[in-house]
Amino acid sequence: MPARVLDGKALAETMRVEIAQQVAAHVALGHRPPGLAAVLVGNVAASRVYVRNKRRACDAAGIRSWLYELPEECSSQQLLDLVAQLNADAQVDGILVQLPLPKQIDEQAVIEAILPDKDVDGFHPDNVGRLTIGIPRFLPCTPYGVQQILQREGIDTAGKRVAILGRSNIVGKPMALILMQKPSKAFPMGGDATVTILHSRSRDLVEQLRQADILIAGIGVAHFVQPEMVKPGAVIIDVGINSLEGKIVGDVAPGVAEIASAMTPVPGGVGPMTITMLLQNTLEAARIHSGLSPRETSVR
Ligand SMILES: Nc1nc(=O)c2c([nH]1)NC[C@@H]1CN(c3ccc(C(=O)N[C@@H](CCC(=O)O)C(=O)O)cc3)C=[N+]21
Repeated sequence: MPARVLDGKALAETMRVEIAQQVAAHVALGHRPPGLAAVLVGNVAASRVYVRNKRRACDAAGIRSWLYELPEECSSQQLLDLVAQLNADAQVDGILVQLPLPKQIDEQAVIEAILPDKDVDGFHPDNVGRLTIGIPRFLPCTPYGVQQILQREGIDTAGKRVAILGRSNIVGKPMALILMQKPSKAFPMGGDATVTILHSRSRDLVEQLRQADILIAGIGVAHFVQPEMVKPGAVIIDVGINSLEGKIVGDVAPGVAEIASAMTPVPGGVGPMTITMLLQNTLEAARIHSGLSPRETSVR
């Protein structure tokens, strides 16, 4: 029997309706609408498409959005000046600087220039540190989206063996932190799982993968995960977005669906959830800025 399809696109649409309702309730309390500033540097076609999709999703949820564009050859200082302007703008709750940035720009310096309470990607070291010690402000959107897929599809992670393929700062590492966390009031998304991170230098990679009850792949290698690497009945989450022979494919080969019990498709799986969680974080930022959120414990 082929795996159940974990339809991230459908879930993303359901959640966007919920977020739109929460935004409307926020505005009905007399607050200004949440606002997201998107910054696009240069002319990468894929980045333009992603940013356009994010702004469309904002519109549909009642979140204001603004697009700031800088040329490919702009300086670090120009981008830092723009970030400072957006930090100071009281209409802007969230700032999203679309990555990757051109090579002359110090990406880490830009991430660190964003005020942590506007860092809706959750990439600022302050937010990474908070996540690490179990008092998160914003969860990074992609792993947050995966956590929501698991929770809302009724896939219990407590005590389970989770293998994460890939150790990136935006997928693998925060995913591990969320799923290993003991749930608490400050961190209800904690997964109570036993987590193993695997990467290009891991020994016994296939043996480790075959032990996993839940396998999350985020390495960016088309069809890396093959059926013989998967435990029968495992749940497979495919975070990869690769192009292969003109098609968008994930990190997981199609044949894995014959072995797994449930699997996210690509496209239509994790990607749409990433955008939805950006909306959720922007609403959370607006709540913080209106003094409504218990998640904000620091003063400014
Ligand atoms: N600061 C920053 N934050 C990001 O969140 C960020 C970023 N930079 N840089 C690029 C990556 C990539 N990313 C995607 C979001 C949604 C889809 C998505 O919705 N994909 C659809 C469609 C795929 C397609 O047809 O192109 C799907 O998987 O079904 C994909 C990729 C966010 N990123």
